[in-house]
Amino acid sequence: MASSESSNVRVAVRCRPMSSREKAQGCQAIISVEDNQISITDPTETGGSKREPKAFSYDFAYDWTSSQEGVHLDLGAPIVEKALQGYNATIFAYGQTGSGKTHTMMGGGTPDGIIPRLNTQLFSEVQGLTTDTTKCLVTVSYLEIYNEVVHDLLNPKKDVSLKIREHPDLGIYVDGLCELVVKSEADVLTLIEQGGAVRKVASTNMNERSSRSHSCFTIKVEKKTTEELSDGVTRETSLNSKLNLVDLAGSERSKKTGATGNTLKEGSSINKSLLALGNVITALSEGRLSHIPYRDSTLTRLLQESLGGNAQTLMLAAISPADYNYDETLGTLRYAHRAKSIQNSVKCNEDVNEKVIRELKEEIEKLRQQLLQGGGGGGGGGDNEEAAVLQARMDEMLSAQKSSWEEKEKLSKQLEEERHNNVNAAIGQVVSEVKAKKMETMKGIKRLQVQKENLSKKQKQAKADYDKTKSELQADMAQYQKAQTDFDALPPGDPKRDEAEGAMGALLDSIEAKRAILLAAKESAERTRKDARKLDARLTEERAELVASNGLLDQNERLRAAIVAEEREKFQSEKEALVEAAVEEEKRRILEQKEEMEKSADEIREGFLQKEALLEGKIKKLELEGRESDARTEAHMNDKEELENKLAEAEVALDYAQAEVAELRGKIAAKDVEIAEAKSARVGGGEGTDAEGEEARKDEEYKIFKGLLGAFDEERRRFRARLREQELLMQDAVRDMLYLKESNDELRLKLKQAADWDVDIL
Ligand SMILES: Nc1ncnc2c1ncn2[C@@H]1O[C@H](COP(=O)(O)OP(=O)(O)OP(=O)(O)O)[C@@H](O)[C@H]1O
Repeated sequence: MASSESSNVRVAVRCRPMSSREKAQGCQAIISVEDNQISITDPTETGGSKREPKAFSYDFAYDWTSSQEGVHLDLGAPIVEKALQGYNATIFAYGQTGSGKTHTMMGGGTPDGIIPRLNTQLFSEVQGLTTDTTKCLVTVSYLEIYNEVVHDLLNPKKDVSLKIREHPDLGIYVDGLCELVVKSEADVLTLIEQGGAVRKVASTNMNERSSRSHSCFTIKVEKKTTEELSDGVTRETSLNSKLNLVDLAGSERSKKTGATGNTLKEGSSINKSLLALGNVITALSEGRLSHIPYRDSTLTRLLQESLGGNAQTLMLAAISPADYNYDETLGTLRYAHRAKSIQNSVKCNEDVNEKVIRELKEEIEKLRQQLLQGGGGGGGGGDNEEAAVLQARMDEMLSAQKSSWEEKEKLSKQLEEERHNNVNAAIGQVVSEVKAKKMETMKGIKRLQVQKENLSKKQKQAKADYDKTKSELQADMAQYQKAQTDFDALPPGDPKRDEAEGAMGALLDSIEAKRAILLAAKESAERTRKDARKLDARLTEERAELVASNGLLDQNERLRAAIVAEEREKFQSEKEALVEAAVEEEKRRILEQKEEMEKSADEIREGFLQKEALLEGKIKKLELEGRESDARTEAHMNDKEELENKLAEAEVALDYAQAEVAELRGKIAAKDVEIAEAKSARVGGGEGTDAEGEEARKDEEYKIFKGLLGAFDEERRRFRARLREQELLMQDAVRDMLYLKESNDELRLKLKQAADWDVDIL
């Protein structure tokens, strides 16, 4: 857990060179700078002697010889280092209008001010830091507070004012302010230029490009470092920092600035917020811990964290060296001196999510170690589950974190078009306002020129009258001198003396009258000269105004053209990229198709040849098989025929055998009868011997017949068996024949198909 440390607001005072206007007015320098001390002398004299100078010491003090680079190295450079270590920082420039705040913060081109230099340094360091394991995301935002209302300078929407809010984790933030992801120093410079063009500027007598609003340019840096721990655990450290670079509108006195109308209203709003800032500074410098009046103005609300909160803060006080600005400069020096005692409480910022992720990972690592050591308090399974839950939570958070980076980049890209349109419209608005003002200035110049011409005519006429009166006076004086000489020549008591005296008196009266006329003419000429000088001064101012308006118009038109060109270029390059990608894709596809076609053509050719060879072989084989099958069918047919013959023969033989058996049976039956007769004759008494002989012979015959019958029976059985055998053979032969016939038909079909190349018979 990062602990906070207290850090005082540091204060730098910079005195600019005497301006040409101040020089022209004959202003005297009342500032001297030595080491870190600034002395100011009161130019009003009391009793003939000047007052003692008042001295103030600061953290840094610069006189008019200081360089932009030197100021940046002291004030801007350390802040970049701190930002990359995760510390917030704020620089706010305070001072009378025209004292050099914008010059120090932004610069007038080359050399540049703190913000562009800080930007260069930041990107060079970010580039040096970026590795496979360390990545940085830089975003910028730019706002202004104009008449107490917050406007987005990077996405200026008409009549939209943004609200300042407070969040327990995010702190003070501006709701809806666009944050753009920037990849390079050039990106930032473009945005600064665009925002600067939108910023409200109006001419006052004190400063031709006086800033009428407070502006805050914020750079956020997120640095993520991934570290592989043992056992495949990854630790991710994320450092976040916010750099607020605030250019306050100048404090002013309406009498001095000559502000009227809107400009006067702006001035009072500027002064009100600066007064509120002063009150906050006073409260904090007195060590108050509560009831700090941050809510008294939008400015103090925005700077809340920078004054007494978590930020290293630097106040840059800008002053003029001229005696004419004594009161304002003394006020700024006192204000700045008070700010020195404000204490902030700064800490290194770790992203809340990231911190949890890191803690989760460490917890998982701890659990793993416990499990490895067979520990886990007997609840090993429980720890495993817990580890899995933690791992899931961690993955979820990691992906949320990743998507938030991606989301930022995506959002920033999506905003571009809308933003460009709004910036263009806002610059267009500024351009038309400046054009209207330019017209007024030109009319004013015309009026002044007419006045000047009238004045010079009047001067010429007055001169002619003067010269005439003067020569009349001279003539009167010469006449008087002559009258005096004539009078002196008259002897005392001469009656002509009275007449001459009267003439001389009349001449004296005329001389006196002419003298008075000449004196009045001289005074009037002096007044006219003064008027002419004033007219000249106003003409110079108006002409300078015209030059400034032209410059502003040129700059804004250039900027608008740049935005349009950038859009066109972006569109063009997007289009080109698309066309290029499409062409590449088409080429790749055609190449793939060609290769595929070549491959398949080869394959087809190869397959065709293989098939051809195989088919030929198959046809030959089939033809052979067909022929063999035919031969086998033929043989079977022969066999069948032979068998049929044999069957017929066997049947005939059987019939014959049956007939013989029947005949023998008849003979046997007849013999039986004869034997029975013979037996009965022998039993009836006849001669025994003859009868016995007969019986024996018949017995003998009977036996023969019986034997013959047996032999016939045997033969009949054999015939039957053969018949049966032949029948079975016949059946087999018929089956074989049918099969052969079928396979013959099949072979013929296949042969036909093979010959027609129709079917892949492989
Ligand atoms: N250190 C410096 N060296 C040279 N010129 C300077 C310096 N500081 C300021 N100037 C010039 O003085 C003029 C007024 O400066 P600048 O616009 O910075 O004043 P400001 O304090 O920002 O005014 P405002 O509050 O009205 O915006 C500009 O022309 C600027 O170039």
